[in-house]
Amino acid sequence: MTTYKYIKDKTVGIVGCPFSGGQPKEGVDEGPIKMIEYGLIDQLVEMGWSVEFDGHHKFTEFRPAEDPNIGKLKKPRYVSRVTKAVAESVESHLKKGHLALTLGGDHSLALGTVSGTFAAYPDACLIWIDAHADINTPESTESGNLHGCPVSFLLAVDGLINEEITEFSWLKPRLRPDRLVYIGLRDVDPPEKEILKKYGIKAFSMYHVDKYGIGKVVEMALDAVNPDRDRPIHLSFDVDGLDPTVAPSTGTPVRGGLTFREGHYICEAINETGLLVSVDIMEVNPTLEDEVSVFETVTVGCSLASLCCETIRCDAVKCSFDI
Ligand SMILES: NC(=[NH2+])NCCC[C@H](N)C(=O)O
Repeated sequence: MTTYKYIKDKTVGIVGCPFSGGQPKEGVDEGPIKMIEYGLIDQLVEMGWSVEFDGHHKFTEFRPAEDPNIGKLKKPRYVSRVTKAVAESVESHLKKGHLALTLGGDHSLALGTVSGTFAAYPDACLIWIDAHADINTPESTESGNLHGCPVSFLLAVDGLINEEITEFSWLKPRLRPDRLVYIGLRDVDPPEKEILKKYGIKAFSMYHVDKYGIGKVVEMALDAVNPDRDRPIHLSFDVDGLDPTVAPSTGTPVRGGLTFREGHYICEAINETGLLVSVDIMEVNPTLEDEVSVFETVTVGCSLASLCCETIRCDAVKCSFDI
């Protein structure tokens, strides 16, 4: 049983974010709806958690009548307004001592979730599980999709939040490069590689997962951002970090990803630290594939979220030794 340092009364606050505005494929807004329909709340309750969930956010009210590109960035006003509301929800759960569990939706939502976490816990660190680095700047992005950019805004790469992008002036870039670590990368754009290098950001690609094994990689990732194991942890998990054979129904799949167990191990191991305060499960898009693939992707999203809340494997092993 994990002892939680920052969570009171084992309560999880679910922030349901049906949002697809950070990328062009519709359907990712149905991810959180399907994860709840599939029974995620019951899974958490069975594990002894109290769940606070007031229904999904209704983001359509934030959609501006007109939202022309700013430079290359697509739907900047919509993304900004939505993520601001998400930041407030996450912060308010954290201030009540809840574990904040955000269900996406596309990964631009991390502009909100990470902002909310750092507003409540300025000392936090961020573990980002993804095939992509999502650290493009408004200049470097080729797609203009904001789900490929959140990390550069959160870090204020090259002094990003400037006069030109006043739309995002609510966002306080509190993340520091030495508090961010990636696991699972395998599709990083050339300018993103430059940014990672320039800021000395620690990244464990699939090469490192193969070389060292997932157990060692998680330990090294924690050593990098949380050496004394005392900082609150935000885990932002894009299901495309998993191999497409495991999570096929996602907008930007990339072959050669984390296995089912590697993905779940990350959640278990981070849970075991007792330091987890905020979790994102992102980019589940239940409209892109056949029924079986959709089922696999939605259920894997639910089980990742559940294992962030309990290290079941560890108890089972202990139990078998006890017998
Ligand atoms: N969250 C994601 N799925 N991001 C994919 C980003 C792909 C590409 N690097 C881009 O900036 O458009």
